[in-house]
Amino acid sequence: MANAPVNITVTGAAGNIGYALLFRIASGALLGPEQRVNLRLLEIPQAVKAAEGTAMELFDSAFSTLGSVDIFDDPKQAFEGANIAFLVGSMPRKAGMERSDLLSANGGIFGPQGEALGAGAADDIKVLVVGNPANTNALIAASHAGDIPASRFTAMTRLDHNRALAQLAAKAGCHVSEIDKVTIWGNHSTTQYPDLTHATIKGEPITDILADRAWVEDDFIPTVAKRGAAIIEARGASSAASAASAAIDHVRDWCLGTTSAWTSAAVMSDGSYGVPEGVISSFPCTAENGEWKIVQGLEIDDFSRAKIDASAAELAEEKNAVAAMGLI
Ligand SMILES: NC(=O)C1=CN([C@@H]2O[C@H](COP(=O)(O)OP(=O)(O)OC[C@H]3O[C@@H](n4cnc5c(N)ncnc54)[C@H](O)[C@@H]3O)[C@@H](O)[C@H]2O)C=CC1
Ligand SMILES: O=C([O-])CC(=O)C(=O)O
Repeated sequence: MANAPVNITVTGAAGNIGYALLFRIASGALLGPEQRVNLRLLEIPQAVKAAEGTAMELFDSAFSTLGSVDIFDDPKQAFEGANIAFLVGSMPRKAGMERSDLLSANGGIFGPQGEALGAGAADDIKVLVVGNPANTNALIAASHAGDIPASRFTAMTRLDHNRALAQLAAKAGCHVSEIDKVTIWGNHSTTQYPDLTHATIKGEPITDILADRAWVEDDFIPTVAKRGAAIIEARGASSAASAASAAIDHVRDWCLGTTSAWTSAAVMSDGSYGVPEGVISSFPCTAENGEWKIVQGLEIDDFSRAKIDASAAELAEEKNAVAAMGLI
């Protein structure tokens, strides 16, 4: 293996997503079969023993791409030298809760972690926030991270994107790999806007499917936006393996480049498409040379405009709420 090992910190390492994510990273699914990775696991003190159990299993898997595994209960140590950070550790919601109910419960975690990243992470650090409410937690972390550019803090809407691909493939009777140009706009919450306006299947527009407004508006959009709650209802716990898989997709594309016309990622808004600057919102994005870029110039119809505006307004409200709590 020619390249130096990449240091990857995963918070919430003993949790459900952590358990699915760590083995995918260690097996080479993130950065390929030629890149060795060193894992740095962060947990709260009470869960360190469980993280040690996971580390034993990682060791027993004898992955050719795994260098070392270290476990920490101190964010400063865990993020020291990190090239990539998956911020997963936080409380998941239970049945009947909205993700916004987690704002105060989890918001307090991300300021100190942002600070620790700022103090010790490597210059090329890339951060994906998975813990909910992911967009605003990413904003909190970014606002405490000192010199790290805000563009390095992203939140995960790739699971919503993948859910949208799966729903459209089922409707159209095609394979997910044949679909392109689907977008998740806004917040990783029920206000998100899964947008099929520009979608293609095998390169062709999906005119007939878009004409079925009842399916698009009353079935597709709410199914994707409320899928998290449906999983909680069915599993008795929030999505874990699909969330880990989406986290791999997001960071792999960020590091190695997108391979489709675009994907969805929540990045710092620069005001594109009328989303207020300074919130972390999902956009159609490409990644090249380790940088996300928002796809520009898409036509936005009135229906899409209203949906994008509603989710952007929720992000602005969340930003105001955490500002009032002194978290940013
Ligand atoms: N953005 C997305 O698409 C998705 C986000 N999520 C969110 O991911 C988060 C994690 O979910 P699960 O793994 O299922 O939860 P979990 O409860 O199984 O695991 C969370 C882990 O985080 C640890 N933790 C708590 N505070 C911590 C801290 N300050 N530092 C380090 N570790 C800490 C806990 O000890 C626990 O082991 C939740 O907030 C959930 O809502 C879940 C699915 C999708
Ligand atoms: O819904 C939840 O609380 C977990 C989550 O974010 C998802 O599955 O999209």
